[in-house]
Amino acid sequence: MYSDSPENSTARVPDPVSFVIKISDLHFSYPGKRQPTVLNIPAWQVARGDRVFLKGPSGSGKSTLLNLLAGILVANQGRIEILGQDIAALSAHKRDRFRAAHIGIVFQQFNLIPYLSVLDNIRLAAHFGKKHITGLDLMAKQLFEALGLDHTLITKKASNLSVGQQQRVAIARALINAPEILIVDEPTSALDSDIRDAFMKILMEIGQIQGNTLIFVSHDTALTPHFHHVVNLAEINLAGGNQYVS
Ligand SMILES: Nc1ncnc2c1ncn2[C@@H]1O[C@H](COP(=O)(O)OP(=O)(O)OP(=O)(O)O)[C@@H](O)[C@H]1O
Repeated sequence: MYSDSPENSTARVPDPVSFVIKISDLHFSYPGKRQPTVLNIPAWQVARGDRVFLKGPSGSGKSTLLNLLAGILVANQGRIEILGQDIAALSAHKRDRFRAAHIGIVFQQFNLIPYLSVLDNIRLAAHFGKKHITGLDLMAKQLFEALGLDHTLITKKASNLSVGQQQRVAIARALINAPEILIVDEPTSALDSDIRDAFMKILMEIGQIQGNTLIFVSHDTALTPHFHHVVNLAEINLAGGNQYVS
């Protein structure tokens, strides 16, 4: 992953043998006649441990790319290797298992199960991740503490939490399996600036401890100092329709 911003002095030199994401000749369009090509990425790699800030205009395909990396969408053409695994070569079921075991995802809309308690939301992620984490509840509590969440929230229904609290629970859920790759889509859009800064600090600290690779999509360029690389999707994507400058 070489698209560094020149001002970013913390950019890491990638070790070619340790790419955790490798894309070649990727083409994607949504199903249906006359759908435009959203992504045409000849090549892109991300090295282990990198923190990548992915930006681009609204509609440029950032969320689509995240969904492809997570194996939620499958490319029409080309190859996406995640941790050496060709993601499209897996059956849908195995892809789900692979995602649960190796990739933590925090989407804009959090996707917590509203009628389950916070703890059960987190337990469910651990169950699907098949990591058999001993002391799971204790680890959930530790993550809660690290994320600045009051431990009394853990027994509440997810739907009874504020947006900012749900955001942090979604991060705790994504981190419970200590995933090698953490994919985060616009997590700070609903947070005020104080909470946003605390949230970013915590995300980076936990990432350091867990040693994960972070792909983080945001329109908020004030956050870029937290990252090793800033990638404008337009620099790697040759398809460029349907974009709106926000
Ligand atoms: N399910 C879908 N079916 C058809 N087209 C879609 C679908 N989801 C997204 N698109 C289209 O694909 C393009 C890329 O959308 P995407 O959501 O990936 O962009 P984005 O860069 O994440 O935008 P934003 O910054 O607004 O979240 C857009 O033109 C969008 O309209």
